[in-house]
Amino acid sequence: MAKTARERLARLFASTGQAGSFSAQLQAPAQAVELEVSGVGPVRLPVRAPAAKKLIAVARPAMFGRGEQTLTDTGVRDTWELTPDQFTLGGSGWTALLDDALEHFRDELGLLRRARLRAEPHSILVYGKGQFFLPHQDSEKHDGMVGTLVVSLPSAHTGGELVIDHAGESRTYRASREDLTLVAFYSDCRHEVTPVRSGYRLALTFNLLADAGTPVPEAGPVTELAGCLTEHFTTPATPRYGGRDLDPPNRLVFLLDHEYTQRGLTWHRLKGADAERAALLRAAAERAGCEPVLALAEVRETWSVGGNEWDDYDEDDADPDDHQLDDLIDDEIALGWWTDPDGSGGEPISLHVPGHEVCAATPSKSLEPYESEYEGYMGNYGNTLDRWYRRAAVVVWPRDRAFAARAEAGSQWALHELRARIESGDLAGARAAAESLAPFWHRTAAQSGLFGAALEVATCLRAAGTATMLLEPFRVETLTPEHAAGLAAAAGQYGQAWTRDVIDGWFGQQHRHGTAWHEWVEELPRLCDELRVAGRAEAARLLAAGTWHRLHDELRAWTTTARAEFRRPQLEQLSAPLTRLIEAADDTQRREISAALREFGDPVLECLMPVLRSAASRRTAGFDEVARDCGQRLAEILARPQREDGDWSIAWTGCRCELCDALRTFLGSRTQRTLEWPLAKDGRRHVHTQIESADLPVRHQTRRQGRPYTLVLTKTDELFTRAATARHTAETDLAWLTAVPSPGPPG
Ligand SMILES: O=C(O)CCC(=O)C(=O)O
Ligand SMILES: [Fe+2]
Repeated sequence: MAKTARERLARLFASTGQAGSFSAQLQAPAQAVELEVSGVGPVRLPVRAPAAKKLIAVARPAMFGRGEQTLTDTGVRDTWELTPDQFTLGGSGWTALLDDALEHFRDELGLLRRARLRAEPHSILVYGKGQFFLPHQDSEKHDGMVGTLVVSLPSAHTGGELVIDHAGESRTYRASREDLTLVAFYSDCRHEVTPVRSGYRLALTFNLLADAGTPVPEAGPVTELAGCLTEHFTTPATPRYGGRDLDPPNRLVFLLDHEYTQRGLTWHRLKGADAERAALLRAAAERAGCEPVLALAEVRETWSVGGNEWDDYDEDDADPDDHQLDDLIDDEIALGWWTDPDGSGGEPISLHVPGHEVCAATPSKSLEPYESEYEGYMGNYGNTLDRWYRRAAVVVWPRDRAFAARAEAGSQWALHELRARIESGDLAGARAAAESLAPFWHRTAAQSGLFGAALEVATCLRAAGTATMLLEPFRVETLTPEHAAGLAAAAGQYGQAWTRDVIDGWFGQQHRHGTAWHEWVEELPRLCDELRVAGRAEAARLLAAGTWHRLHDELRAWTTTARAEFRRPQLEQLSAPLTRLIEAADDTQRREISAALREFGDPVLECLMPVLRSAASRRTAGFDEVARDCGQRLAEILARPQREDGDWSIAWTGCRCELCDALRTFLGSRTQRTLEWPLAKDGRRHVHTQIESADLPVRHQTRRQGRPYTLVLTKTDELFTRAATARHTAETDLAWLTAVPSPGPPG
């Protein structure tokens, strides 16, 4: 099958990958360095045991970094350390040796020729018998740091080997007894020092720093790569699982091999093969009229891992990474950060990248995942293994599609760019660019914190339709009081009908909500106040109306739920947002809300009494009408005739089927307490459901004798205790209501 431009590009890079290694070694004569340690004096090489002991006497136990902290833990690292202020390095040949060594390492590690390496002394380490350093990665302590240089001093010892891993490859370095042994490696390589078995191991460590140089590739297939890029960006993409061709891709994401931190992600600090490939790609992008940035990607792969041989796999014992990977079932790549095209900084983004935009010289499966998870037999796929990787990438897009390519990633920059165009007077250009967001903006905007910027741009565009498109995807929960001024300005620009549409959209059905949005209502009074102050009372009204609409639905659902143990906590939970809504509403809306609340059944009290209690304790006004209505309702409840002793009738409707008719007759009887009802299975189930869902005080049991079995229904004493409790609650509530002072006129 003909290769796509993307595949050819990956192959071109695979052949450039030989250039750099993750670690490299060099030996040099010991005379080249003179080491002097304060409190000890000159240290003669090779180092003998008495000198090593003197060094230990002025050293301290080494620390190690974990996240933000620096700790000593001899279970992780057990060695003695001297800091740079305690020693000096010199000698006639030292500077020249180091310069030569750094040049050698720059080439061996595959840094660009233009880059300059520097070594900054970090420590002297002394390992005695049994001392070691467990596998770890060095943190990049400075901008510009790319790796570590270890200069082992000659000294007699066994053990104490330096083992360095990268991408599944491992190298072991032993120090010479006579010479200096220099080993350089990239910071993203895991490495360890194995326990010293005898003698002393001494090492000078340095941070390796790379200075910026213009990364120009020396020669190479730039033209061919540029051709691949052009073809990639002009050829319709073929979806992986078939189907119609898609539009030509907007991006090419080329995955790099080394790991980088956000801070370390700059062109001149790329390591090994990455440096060369990125420089080539950058030059090719330039030639093909494209723009490149560096990005951090999260990659998940799901592999099938064989069949029967894993049947007796024991999750606790086995290492998931021991599995033989068979087929790639699924993968997912998301970019979470990228740099600015001018290299000046970066920003968090969120972008899922389809497979037809991705390529790599090294497949993820040859790298070390940062997490693996084994799933036993999963039906369709047998056993599967999920693996997660963090990879860096060069992302390229055609310069003339840069705006959409960046905007789709949720880039704050895209909105800044729109604003800049508006400010520079290019309103038409800004409108056209904003319009180009339409195909994906509903996906993008919702997942990032762009509301404020979007409001501002939407207002300045002075194009109602485009403004709606920009603002529609947000959910109301992302609107905070900080956005009040922006919303007021937009409402002022486009008028009431537009504002209503947009706000209705924010409350719309497409934004599914659980109960998390209740928290948002906490801030509603402040938001509405600020809108009114800004002269946009109408916008405040619309927000309160939308909130009431949702709360009304929730109140209706829960007040009609018969089972108290489900209903009561839910209604109580609704009291907080309802309280805030009543605070936020204007007088007219308050009257409307009160009127609507009167239409609910008595269980609404389970929400309203907490509302009133919280309003009273916070001395907020505006609850008079609700309080009066509740008082009335409670009085009516108490005025109802009490259940007479011996009255076992239960009012109930049920559905209109024959079974429910029979059940209703039994329930309605003042005297009949039990019913023995021969009934087949389906019938019994229907009656069960009716009793349960209405929370009737009736016990139902099946006597498994005869054909059909007999359903035995018994009215329980709860019929009386419930009525008594309800009455008692009503009395207490009414007494409280009558006693509590009114917080005064609304305001
Ligand atoms: O002792 C060595 O050779 C390496 C020490 C090391 O890994 C470190 O200081 O981070
Ligand atoms: Fe280290």
